[in-house]
Amino acid sequence: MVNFDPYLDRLSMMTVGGLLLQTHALHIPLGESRIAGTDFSMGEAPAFIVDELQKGYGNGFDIKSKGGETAILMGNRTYVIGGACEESPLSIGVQIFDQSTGEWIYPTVLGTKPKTCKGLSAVLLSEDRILITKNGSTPDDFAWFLEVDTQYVRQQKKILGTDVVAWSKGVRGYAEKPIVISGPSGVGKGTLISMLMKEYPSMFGFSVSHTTRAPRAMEKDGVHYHFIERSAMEKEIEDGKFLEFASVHGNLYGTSVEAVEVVADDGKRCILDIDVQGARSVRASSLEAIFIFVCPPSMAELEKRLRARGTETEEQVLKRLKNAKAEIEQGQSSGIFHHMLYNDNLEECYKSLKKLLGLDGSVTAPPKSSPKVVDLPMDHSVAKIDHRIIINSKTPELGKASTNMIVLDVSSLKGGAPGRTRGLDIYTMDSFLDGLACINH
Ligand SMILES: Nc1ncnc2c1ncn2[C@@H]1O[C@H](COP(=O)(O)OP(=O)(O)OP(=O)(O)O)[C@@H](O)[C@H]1O
Ligand SMILES: Nc1nc2c(ncn2[C@@H]2O[C@H](COP(=O)(O)O)[C@@H](O)[C@H]2O)c(=O)[nH]1
Repeated sequence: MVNFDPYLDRLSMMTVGGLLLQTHALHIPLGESRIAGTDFSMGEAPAFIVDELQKGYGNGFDIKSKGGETAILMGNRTYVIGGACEESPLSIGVQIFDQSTGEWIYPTVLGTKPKTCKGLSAVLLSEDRILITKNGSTPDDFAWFLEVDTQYVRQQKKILGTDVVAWSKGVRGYAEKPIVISGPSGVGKGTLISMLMKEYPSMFGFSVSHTTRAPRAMEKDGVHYHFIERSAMEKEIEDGKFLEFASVHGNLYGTSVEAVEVVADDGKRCILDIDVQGARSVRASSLEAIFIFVCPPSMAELEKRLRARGTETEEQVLKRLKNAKAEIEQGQSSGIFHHMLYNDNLEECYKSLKKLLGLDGSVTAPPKSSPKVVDLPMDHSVAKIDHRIIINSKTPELGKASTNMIVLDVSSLKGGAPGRTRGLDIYTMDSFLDGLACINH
């Protein structure tokens, strides 16, 4: 039996399937005051925040409130989320009120920021991140995570020497492990990747790197590389947009977080063609990948291939050959790589690549299941029980309270800022209750 107040603006209790739920509505309309002394751990706005918002000024700072903010108390800090971001007005803003000093903090905000929306709700997931759900958004833009004390955030705080928070978009399902392919220039990495993408166009996607080198005759911006000025790339690196970057043969190359995530968003397995320094950085990052190193049969053959390709000046060819020696040594001894391929005969090498990726019929890939479509309520409140978030429509159909509730399962999250948070599961309360009924029988 569902006992549910659809207009939860205050703390209330409800029972669903025998579970006791404690719910809070987290949207804070300006001008509405709150009950003092409430337990704020699940996102209730402390009264002083509302007072500050009503005044429009917090301890001498104009907080530029346009409404729709939400506040979450963690320790002695209150995170005020909503309204517009000062630097990019189309994105949701984040400010922190430090109760111990009585001051407002404007943190460095990293990651892909969510666009502003009509209203939002927030729930404290754990000690290190807050889940934000956006009103009136599509399922792929609905759940966002604001990381406040994850390993990535702590690391960035140290590097930047400022307060840091980081956004990460919530995504349903998982991505297959990306494939990192390294090896000296001219060994045939690009050739092997092209063969794979041609044979399995719906299975693999290429991570389009950024580079400061000039485009070759046939290269297209945004397809082979994102060609970029050095100063612009350095700025993007500073802004935390890169998963890895390195100076290779005198130019800057790097893999943006977005380059890898868009491939996964497209339901494809991402392939990265990067040098050994980049592979080392990815290995040290939170991205779990398969690392493959491609060796040439000899230095003489490598030189022949590089010259035959005819894309480099003599000076560049010599530089690349010199670097190749060091790269081969590191590739073979660093312990970075899971697999070694010898590209002597191209067809044989391609066969070996397919074999290690399980594409020779030796491993049967599990069938891909398409996620169920769930209609998200326009205007909602959220509550947390264990690893489930109950999303509650504020305008339910009469007599059908449970059908208006959505369950967001956050028990198996993977990844996070600066990339996506994957592994969300969304289903209706009805299917959750059906599942419980089956277990009880
Ligand atoms: N097994 C092979 N035998 C002979 N030629 C090959 C073989 N594999 C690749 N090639 C040729 O070698 C040249 C270099 O290959 P490719 O451009 O794929 O190298 P790469 O490793 O991607 O180089 P870079 O790191 O500079 O981008 C190309 O002209 C390609 O056709
Ligand atoms: N660390 C990274 N290395 C990269 C990236 N993209 C390409 N590369 C490597 O650079 C060399 C030269 O490439 P070329 O296109 O100029 O011939 C080659 O070894 C690539 O693997 C990157 O994003 N990061």
